[in-house]
Amino acid sequence: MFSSSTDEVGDTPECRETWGVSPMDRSEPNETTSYCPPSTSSSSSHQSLGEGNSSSGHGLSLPRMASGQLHHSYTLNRTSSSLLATTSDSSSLRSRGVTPKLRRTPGSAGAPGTHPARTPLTDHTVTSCSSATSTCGASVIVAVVEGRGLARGEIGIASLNLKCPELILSQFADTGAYAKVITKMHILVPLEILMPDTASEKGKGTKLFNLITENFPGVAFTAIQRKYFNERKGLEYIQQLCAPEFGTVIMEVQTKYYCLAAAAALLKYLEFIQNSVYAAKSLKVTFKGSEQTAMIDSASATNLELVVNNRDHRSEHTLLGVLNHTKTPGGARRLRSNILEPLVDVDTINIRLDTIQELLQDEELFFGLKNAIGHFLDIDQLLSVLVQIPKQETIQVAEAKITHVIQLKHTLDLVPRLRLVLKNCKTALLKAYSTSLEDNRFDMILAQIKTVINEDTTYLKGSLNMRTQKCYAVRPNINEFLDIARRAYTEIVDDIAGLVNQTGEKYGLPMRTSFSTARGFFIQMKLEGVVLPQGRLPPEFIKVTKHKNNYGFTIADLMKMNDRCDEALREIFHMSYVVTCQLLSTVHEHIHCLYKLSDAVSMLDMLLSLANACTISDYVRPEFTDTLAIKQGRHPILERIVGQQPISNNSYISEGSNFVIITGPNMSGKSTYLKQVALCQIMAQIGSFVPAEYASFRVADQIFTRIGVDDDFETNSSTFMLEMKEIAYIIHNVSDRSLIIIDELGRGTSAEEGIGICHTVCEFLLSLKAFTLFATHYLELCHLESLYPNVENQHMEVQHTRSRDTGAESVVYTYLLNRGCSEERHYGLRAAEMTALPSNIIQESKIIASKVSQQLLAKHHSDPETQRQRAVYHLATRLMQTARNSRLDPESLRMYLKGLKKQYEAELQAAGPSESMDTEEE
Ligand SMILES: Nc1ncnc2c1ncn2[C@@H]1O[C@H](COP(=O)(O)OP(=O)(O)OP(=O)(O)O)[C@@H](O)[C@H]1O
Repeated sequence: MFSSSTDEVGDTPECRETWGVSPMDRSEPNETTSYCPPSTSSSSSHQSLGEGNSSSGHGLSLPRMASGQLHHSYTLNRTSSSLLATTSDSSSLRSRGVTPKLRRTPGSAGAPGTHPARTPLTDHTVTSCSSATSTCGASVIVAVVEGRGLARGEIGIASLNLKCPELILSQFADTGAYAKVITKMHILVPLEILMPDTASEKGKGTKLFNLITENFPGVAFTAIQRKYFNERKGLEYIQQLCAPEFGTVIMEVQTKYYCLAAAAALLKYLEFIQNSVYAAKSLKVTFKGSEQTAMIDSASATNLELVVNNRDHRSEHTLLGVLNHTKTPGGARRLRSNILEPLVDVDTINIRLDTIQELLQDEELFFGLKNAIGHFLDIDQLLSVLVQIPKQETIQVAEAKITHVIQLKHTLDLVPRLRLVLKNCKTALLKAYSTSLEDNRFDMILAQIKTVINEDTTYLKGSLNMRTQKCYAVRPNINEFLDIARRAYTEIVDDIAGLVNQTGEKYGLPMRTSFSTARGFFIQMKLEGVVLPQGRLPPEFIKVTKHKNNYGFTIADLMKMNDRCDEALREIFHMSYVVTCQLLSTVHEHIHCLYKLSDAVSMLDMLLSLANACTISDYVRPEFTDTLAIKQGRHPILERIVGQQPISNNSYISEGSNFVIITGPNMSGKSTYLKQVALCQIMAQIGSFVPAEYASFRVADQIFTRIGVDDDFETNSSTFMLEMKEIAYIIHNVSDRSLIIIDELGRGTSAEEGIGICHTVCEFLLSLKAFTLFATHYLELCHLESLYPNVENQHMEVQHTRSRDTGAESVVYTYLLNRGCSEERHYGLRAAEMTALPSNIIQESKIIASKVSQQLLAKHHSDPETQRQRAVYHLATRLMQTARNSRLDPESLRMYLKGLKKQYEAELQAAGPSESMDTEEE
């Protein structure tokens, strides 16, 4: 990008063929897509500051770096938007109810004369980030393409965050491909979605197109001509743009045609809307299949309030809100994406847990790191601008470039401090980051920066501060004209201060000089104790504003001085830009070490944040076994909401007892408990400690939830359809290592149908090895325990108290989970008693209901043979589990086995005549 060397992407004819004038481009007569070697660069689109700003009088020419940039450029001097599909497609999109609200794509240069870069700002994109909005913001453009004919169902996705130069590729081809694509896209929070025009041909969309439009109703779709989804071009792009550090990805993706095709369309579109190109060898390119992370579908993420609170989108009562104590935007983004896509590799999780443990044990390290991390800016965003080459050079571009150099220096200045903090760390991950920071490129770039940038130039908050930093960033004696311009600027600023003083003296008023980006220098005056001449402001004071007790205004002379100030600044920025461009051209080839830094800072920030959460509440380090066992687990968000520890509960799910039915009256805490288990599982899989006294988890490859929505706005039938869709999704996608949470299935239909559906779904799920927690009001389902040995009934206990005075009964919720089916009967009728329903109707209902339940209960007791088989099954599964996981010493193991024997005998006793235990004991 910044180099003038020609060997990276040469201007050889071969290179022109592969990179510049590809068949794709040639076939487009109305586009002037062309490769522009330095000598032939278009003067209209690449006008130098010197040329364009002849009024400066210095006649400075375009810095070498700018022409060097063009070396690697893939320049689009577009006059038309032929990249986009014809209007018929967009109208077909609109006819589907997609009403785009337009806004400028963040990060787009938007220079005059270019195609206006517009992407939609949608309700979805605004709200779905909520607590994470400040950190994640919708700035991701996603391209999606599906195979045709036999390859239908093979789907490639390419996405790029405008604030982070990482191209992420994914490809799905298995049965759950559609669901995975939707989930992946929800996680990305797209600002805009690109699809081939053929996906929505003649107003009749493909299955994928329809799914996407349904799931992202507010996000803008852009139909791109299918020919731009070109896998060969995609591979070329990646070979050209991928930074060498991430080069192995090319091996990974070279036969993944659909994600390559999506990448081609995406990168081309980005060039088009941003009016800039990515520099050669500058992008981080990664392939993310669905294997490395656990899948949490978007409905489940919503149900569990992972990143967005369902009642108030701005509320921090989410898992992200509980765990987010990050100091940098990169750290917050990383935490968010980890929560939505937890890890599945136990070693990686344990490495993170080791780090958190070290942070918790070593206070000096914890606070040292927290301090060091807190000063970092958004490194991804910085990288993003450093690797982009603007196609037009304006004064704004020049000013921004100087800011970027200052930010780069500020960032690199922080590296030694970070190294120092990590010097004596002990755990593997911290050591690895410590080593990665030893990379001498950090020092090399900083040393080069310091040859032209003042030692004490740094990033500061406040527009005037930053303006001053930019103005004096370049060392003196590097450019004679720059020094002269700066002297002129200083004089004008001094004159402004003098003018304000004089004016104050003239009117006898206490005036001071202020500055804002919009107004430049202006005068401020407090009204307190001030006597105005003739009781009003003198007419000389113009553009008066009043805020609380403060007047802001200016005078004609000050406005003129502001203009002179701006003129001087323009020259300063222009000349500083030339110097900074030269500087960047010398450091650009090393700039990719910032990817390492970004990775280190965001990960350290996230782990610090997770450690921080442990200091606020009592969390414990989880273990990973083949059993889910939580002792005194708590709901992490409820804990935050109520500000005290909620009632804790134990959980136990193993292969031999993998289906738990939970009953209990309304408001007894069933949903809370279910969510608590899922949230703890997710926390453990991102490498966080969990709110419990002890916790062991089996790694889940997928987490599904089906949780009843409040039906205040849904009709019964739509509630039912939603339930059925969600349950169908689970049934189609479940695996033996999934965790499933189902709360109140079958509410949206009649009781018989509801019970029927629940029964069948339960039988299907309990035939798998997945762990399922199933909460229901249908007590009839409890008899599944007597039919299947791996089913266990549990219930939320409630107590009844009767008032001595009135005799009225009231219910006390204990929120405690106990073995067995809920004894509570007819709590619906109790609720009805509170209403105006006549008492004779209630009495009659009670009699009928109790008859029905007696009949049902009679059927629940299984025959002795089944009970015996059940006892044997339980013993066998516990013995197997012990053999696999036990870390007990021989004596404790003997005691444990004795306990198992007793339990087995008791179960047999309950079943009927006892059997000999000799065989088991041996
Ligand atoms: N473990 C707990 N500790 C303290 N409070 C709790 C606990 N569990 C639940 N609660 C409180 O009880 C309320 C009701 O809980 P929840 O919604 O989980 O009940 P439910 O049995 O699922 O009810 P329904 O069957 O009507 O959906 C929660 O909003 C919460 O305030």
